[in-house]
Amino acid sequence: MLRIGFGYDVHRLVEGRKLILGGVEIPFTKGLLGHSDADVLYHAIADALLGALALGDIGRHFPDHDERFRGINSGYLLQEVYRMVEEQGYCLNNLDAVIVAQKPKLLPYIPLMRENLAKIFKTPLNNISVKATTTEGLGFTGREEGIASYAVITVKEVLKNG
Ligand SMILES: Nc1ccn([C@@H]2O[C@H](COP(=O)(O)O)[C@@H](O)[C@H]2O)c(=O)n1
Ligand SMILES: C[C@@]1(CO)OP(=O)(O)OP(=O)(O)OC[C@H]1O
Repeated sequence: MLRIGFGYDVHRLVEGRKLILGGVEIPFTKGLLGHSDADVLYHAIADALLGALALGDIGRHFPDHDERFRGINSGYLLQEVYRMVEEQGYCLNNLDAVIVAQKPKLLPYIPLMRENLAKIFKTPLNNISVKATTTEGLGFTGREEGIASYAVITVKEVLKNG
């Protein structure tokens, strides 16, 4: 059986923080603020996975008042979420995500983000799509106050005996 999940997240852009998106550190004048490394793409994907199996959301599993998660690499959180998915007898079918950022230009970093995701989900690259868009200067993303990300995921039941 296929199930679908949707995730959305936003983090504020501030000076003095690293910009990490899809596990890739991207040179920029500002970075995303958060309790973790604030990888907004990984957070949207984690929420989409949790949503696909009605397992709650990222804040329920990794509360932002828990010191264990301060500054944590969100790749670790995503791996933990995927472990929960596998425990339910499911695996990733395909993933499509979009990062909403006025700047910086993300296109050069997208291949590496896709590779990172393909490794976490142990799946071929053609199951992983990551895109970027501006909002043409409109809204909080357009004003470069923050970066948002959306993700849609389908998961499929792992069939025993083929
Ligand atoms: N931060 C971004 C935003 C967009 N891109 C690439 O530019 C294309 C055009 O963006 P529009 O918002 O003007 O539609 C988009 O399709 C991406 O390929 C980017 O690299 N980084
Ligand atoms: C990832 C967690 C946990 O460190 O913190 P943040 O980096 O603040 O991210 P957010 O998407 O606001 O919520 C989930 C959190 O509980």
